[in-house]
Amino acid sequence: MALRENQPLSEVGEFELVEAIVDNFPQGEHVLVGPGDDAALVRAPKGHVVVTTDLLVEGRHFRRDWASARDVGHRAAAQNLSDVNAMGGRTHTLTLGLTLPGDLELGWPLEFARGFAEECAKVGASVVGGDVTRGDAIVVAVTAIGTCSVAPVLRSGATPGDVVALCGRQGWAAGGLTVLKRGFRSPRVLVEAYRRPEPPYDAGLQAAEAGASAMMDVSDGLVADARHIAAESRVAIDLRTADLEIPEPLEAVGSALGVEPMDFVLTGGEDHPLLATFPDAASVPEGWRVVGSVGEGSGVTVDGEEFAGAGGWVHF
Ligand SMILES: Nc1ncnc2c1ncn2[C@@H]1O[C@H](COP(=O)(O)OP(=O)(O)OP(=O)(O)O)[C@@H](O)[C@H]1O
Ligand SMILES: Cc1ncc(C[n+]2csc(CCOP(=O)(O)O)c2C)c(N)n1
Ligand SMILES: [Mg+2]
Repeated sequence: MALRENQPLSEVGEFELVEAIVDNFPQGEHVLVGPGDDAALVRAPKGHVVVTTDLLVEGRHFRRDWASARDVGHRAAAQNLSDVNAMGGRTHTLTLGLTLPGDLELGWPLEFARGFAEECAKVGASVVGGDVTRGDAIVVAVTAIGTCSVAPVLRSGATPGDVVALCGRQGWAAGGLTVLKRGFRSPRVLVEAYRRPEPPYDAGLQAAEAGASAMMDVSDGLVADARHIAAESRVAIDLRTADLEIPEPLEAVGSALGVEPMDFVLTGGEDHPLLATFPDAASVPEGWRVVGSVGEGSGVTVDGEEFAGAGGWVHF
């Protein structure tokens, strides 16, 4: 029987659901056995294997009235592709776990799969397997596997004298989320940035090749995540607000809602720009901007001052 997108999953059947989802996932040349067996079989590439996993929970990471299923698919892939990018690697393979309520219409997982596939296609990665189960809320569990063709860049390699640089949008998603929380839908560009982050997928390898000493993606907040590099590298990091650009739509939202726009930039997460340290300004590649410096000591300061608060998102 033909499936309809408005059919509740409880009437679709598990294997029909899996087949309909998997139909969206083309398999790359490196995949020897894709979805359908007990496990996938992927040709082992040369270099290091990079592995990362991330969860998205309905109500916590997304709301169905704030983002389409396709948007959530893009985000679920992007946040995993970004973690591999942040090591200087590139994702070749992903697995996708979905917990779905029985009364959810088939259209949701299918639109999700389309968005997920579109994001994976940006780096040429294949979705080789996954799992579906029934549960009260939507939970998405993604694992990404990639390769580092050069030495991977860890959080622990920053040394005093390095410069701190950023590549990609920062603060936009937080601006979009704030707008949605207040019941608005514009500025559209910020809401879209929250719905579909655009991590700089080519910048991880670019930074690694340029000699980045430490790197991570900013998922929780700029200050919060800079603290991870500072702690792992046993150094102090100072961020300079004069070098952190505030895009025009963030200025507009700041004044409309009475929020200091620099707060979005300093504490916003989910844009997934790359934050890295380089031995000197001359080695910072094109497309990156220097936003701070590494010194002796510990912790993160902003314009030389202690930053009060979490500096970003914490779950517990
Ligand atoms: N349940 C867990 N079991 C094993 N390791 C974990 C677990 N949860 C987190 N970790 C590890 O702790 C480190 C920090 O995890 P975290 O999820 O904060 O990563 P992140 O890249 O900073 O953020 P994001 O979740 O946005 O990717 C990672 O190396 C991760 O693998
Ligand atoms: C509906 C809704 N409410 C709040 C937020 C904000 N938020 C949730 S998790 C997170 C940090 C990254 O999490 P993780 O470390 O789990 O990847 C942020 C900034 C959202 N995205 N959606
Ligand atoms: Mg990360």
